[in-house]
Amino acid sequence: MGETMTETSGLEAPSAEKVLKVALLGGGTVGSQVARILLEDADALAARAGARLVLTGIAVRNVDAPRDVELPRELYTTDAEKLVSGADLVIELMGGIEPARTHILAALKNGASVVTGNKALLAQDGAALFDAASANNADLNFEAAVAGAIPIIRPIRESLSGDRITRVLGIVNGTTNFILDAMDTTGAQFADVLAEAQRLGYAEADPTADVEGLDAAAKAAILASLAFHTRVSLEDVRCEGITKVTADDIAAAQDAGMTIKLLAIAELITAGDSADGTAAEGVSVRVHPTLLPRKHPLAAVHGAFNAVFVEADNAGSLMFYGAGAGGAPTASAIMGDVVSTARRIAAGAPGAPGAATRALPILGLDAVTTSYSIGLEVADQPGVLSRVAAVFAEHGVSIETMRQTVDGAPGLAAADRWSAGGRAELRFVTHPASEAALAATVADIKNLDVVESVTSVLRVEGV
Ligand SMILES: NC(=O)c1ccc[n+]([C@@H]2O[C@H](COP(=O)([O-])OP(=O)(O)OC[C@H]3O[C@@H](n4cnc5c(N)ncnc54)[C@H](O)[C@@H]3O)[C@@H](O)[C@H]2O)c1
Ligand SMILES: N[C@@H](CCO)C(=O)O
Ligand code: NA
Repeated sequence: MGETMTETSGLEAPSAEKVLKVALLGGGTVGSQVARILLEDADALAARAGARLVLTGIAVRNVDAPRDVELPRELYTTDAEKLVSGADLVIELMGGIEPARTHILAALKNGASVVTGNKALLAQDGAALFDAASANNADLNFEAAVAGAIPIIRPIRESLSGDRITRVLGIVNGTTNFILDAMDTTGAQFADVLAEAQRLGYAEADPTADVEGLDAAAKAAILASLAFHTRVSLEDVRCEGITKVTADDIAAAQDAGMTIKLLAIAELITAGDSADGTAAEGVSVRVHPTLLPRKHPLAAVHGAFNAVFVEADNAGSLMFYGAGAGGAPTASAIMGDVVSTARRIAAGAPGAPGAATRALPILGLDAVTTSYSIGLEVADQPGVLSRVAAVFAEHGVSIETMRQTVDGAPGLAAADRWSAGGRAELRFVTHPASEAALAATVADIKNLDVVESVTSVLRVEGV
C-alpha cells in the first residue's frame, strides 16, 4: 500500500512522492463536490497529506446520468466492488444501508481506511464497522455524518478526550430547523411551511426521516457514543418529530420568552446514591421538539443551520455552529477526514483505536427529569384552576409559571362567559419532573370533567 511515484503532474517533486489510491463511492450532491476538490486542489492536498491522492474512480448507479459538476467521464463506473478492491482509501457517499455496508466492510478487510458521511449506517451498524476497522488496523472517519461541515466529531473524539462530557444538545437537522424557524417568524402552521420548504428545495419530496426526527436520532446516537465512550445505536434513541407542533404551541412559547427547536439530547446521568455506593452512570439519548429560552445560544440558530452545544466538566459550555448540509460544506468535512487519514497512512502509523471504552446502560425516560410545558383547554369557570393545580400537587409536580387566555366572546363579562360555556386555555411550565410523574399528572388532568383537552405536552430545556 502507498506506492511511490517519481514524476507528478504540476508539482516539482524534490523526491519520490507517496501515492494513495482513492476510490469514491457515490457521485451525487456530496460525492461530486469531493471529486471536484480532489481534482482541483490536488497539489495543495498532496502537500498537506504527505501523499498524492489519486482519484481512481467514482462508483455511481448510472454512468450517463446528467450531472451538475463536470468531471472527466472516464472516472465513472458502476463496478464499485472492483474500485474498492484496489484502493488505499475509500470515500463512501452512496448513502443507505446496502450496498454501502458491504463495500465499507470489504474495504476495511483489505486494510484500506474509510471516510463516510453515512449517519444512517453508522447509527444502525456502527459496532460492526468499528470492529472491522480495529481488526484490520484501518481508520473509519465520519465527520460529515453529524452536522455536515461543522467540526464536531473530531473535537469530541480528540480535543475533549481529556475531559468528561456530561451533556450534548444539538440542532442537527437543517430541514426541521428551517420549518420551526419559519413557523416562529411567520406564525404559519407546520403543513404550510413544509410545503414551502419543499418548494425551495430544503425538504426532500419524502421528508419523513427529517420531520419524524429519524435523521436527528441517527446523529444523536453517533454523538452519544463518542461523547460517553460507549455504544449507542438508533434503537436506543427515544424519538419524536415535529409534525404535531402547532402555530399555537409556537405562539405560547413566544409569550413565555421561548422558542421551539428539535433537539438531539444526549446526557450522562448518575443514578443511585454515592454515599451507599449504589451510584452508577447511564446514558439517556432522545430527540424531541423542545422549548428553549430565547437567550439560550441554540435559540439563535436560524434557517437550515445546525449547532451543537456541549457541556463538559472542565471546558464548561461550548457551541459549534455552521452549515449542516449541502454539497460543498459536507465535502469540506469529508476532505478534512481524507487528509488526516492520508497523513496517518503516509506516516505508516497504526489506525486509531475504536471509540468505545465503556459499556454504559441506556436509561429509560424515567431516569430523566425535565421541565414541561403543558397546554390545556378548559371550561372558563370558577374553581377550574385550583382543581387542575391540585392534580399537579398530588403527583409532586411543581408549577413554575401559569398563563391563562380566555377564548371567544371578549365583550362579555366573566359571569356571562361562564354561563355561555366559555373556554379558556391554560399553559403551565413545570419545575423539573420525571417522565412518569408527568405522564400520571397528564392522565389525571385529562379525566377532570372541566378539562376539554390536553392540547400539548412539550419538554423545556435551558431554564
Ligand atoms: N447531502 C447532504 O447535504 C449531506 C449532508 C451530510 C451527510 N450526507 C450523507 O452523504 C451521503 C451521500 O449523500 P448525497 O446527498 O450526496 O446523496 P445523493 O443521492 O445525491 O448521491 C448518491 C450517489 O450514490 C450513488 N449510488 C447510490 N446507490 C448506489 C449503488 N447501489 N451503486 C452505485 N452507486 C450508487 C448514486 O448514483 C449517487 O451518485 C449520504 O449518506 C448522506 O446521508 C449528505
Ligand atoms: N436532511 C438533513 C441533511 C443533512 O444530514 C438535514 O435536513 O439536515
Ligand atoms: Na460534522
